[in-house]
Amino acid sequence: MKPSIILYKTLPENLVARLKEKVDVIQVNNLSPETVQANADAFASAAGLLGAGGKVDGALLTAMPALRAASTVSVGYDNFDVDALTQRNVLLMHTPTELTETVADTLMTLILATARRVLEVAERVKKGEWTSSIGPDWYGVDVHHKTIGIIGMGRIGMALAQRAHFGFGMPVLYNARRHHTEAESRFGARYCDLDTLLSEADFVCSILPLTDETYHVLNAEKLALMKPSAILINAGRGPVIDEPALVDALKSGKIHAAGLDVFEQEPLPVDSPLLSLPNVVALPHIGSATHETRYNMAATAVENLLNALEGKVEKNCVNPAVAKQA
Ligand SMILES: NC(=O)C1=CN([C@@H]2O[C@H](COP(=O)(O)OP(=O)(O)OC[C@H]3O[C@@H](n4cnc5c(N)ncnc54)[C@H](O)[C@@H]3O)[C@@H](O)[C@H]2O)C=CC1
Ligand SMILES: O=C(O)C(=O)CO
Repeated sequence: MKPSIILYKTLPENLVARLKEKVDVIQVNNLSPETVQANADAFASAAGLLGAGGKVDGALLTAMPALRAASTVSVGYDNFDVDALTQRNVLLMHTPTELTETVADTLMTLILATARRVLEVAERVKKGEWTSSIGPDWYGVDVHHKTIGIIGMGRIGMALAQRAHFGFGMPVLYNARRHHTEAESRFGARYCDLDTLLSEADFVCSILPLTDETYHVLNAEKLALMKPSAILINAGRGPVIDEPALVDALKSGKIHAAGLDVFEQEPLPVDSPLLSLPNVVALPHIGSATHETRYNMAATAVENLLNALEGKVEKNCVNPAVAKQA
């Protein structure tokens, strides 16, 4: 008998067919308690879990005693209780390589869109306000040769540094948990403590994972260190920034603008004060959202799950210690 899995994301047909070669697939819409309750037997007997975005915590794991592997269509895994998974010998697989370049493109998009006020001026053109030669009220600020500060010099941080350094001639500052010799040799990047980076960078770009340590790391006190001309970009995770403090910094001119792909609450509520600020570019968490990259992520997540269920976990595993115990 084939093992069964819970699939909580819509996948292209060919990838579902690939799964069905090896496992029985039970498709559900999400991982809400209502869904789990309505499909209690399927959840109880499933060996695998595949999807994106749902919360996988102790309560869900209790409802899934047969679970052996979970596979997320994402690189971030802050929605998983990794300790609880590891305690129960459940492997967690993710997609760390497919999306790196695409997310770096998104970060560059936010940098350019905020600096050049792309949304604001395009809106004015649509409203018919471009009736004569433009003046300073349409101007933005330069990106090229300005200093970029990257908080989180991992895979995506490196791809951003490459674009900033080679494409835009930008000096690169960075902060991470460790010095990154490759970033220093390839991009001349300079390691800084967080306070120095915040006070020197023209573009402060956060691409941090969400952890206990990074929660609200960019709070009012830290934002106050930024230059009034500086622009804050966040494509890591929303709760890394204290959002009310950011709104205050943007409203009071303590910082110039913000480009955001992620928020404390997603989808961003329509009444969020961020949406009423002209100096904010808000995107709906599209960091990796191109057809090509989302397909590649899904295909990798499928193979990750099938491999994990067969005990093959050479790569893409968040808690490889589980595999060693098996
Ligand atoms: N907006 C979007 O659609 C996407 C967002 N992401 C987010 O970006 C994050 C980073 O992705 P990768 O670059 O692939 O991860 P990575 O693991 O390669 O890099 C993470 C970097 O953050 C640093 N870091 C972690 N904790 C830190 C701390 N407390 N202080 C300073 N630095 C710290 C690490 O040292 C490392 O340099 C993901 O975890 C995810 O949350 C990733 C993909 C798409
Ligand atoms: O992969 C992630 O972590 C995302 O946020 C979406 O691609």
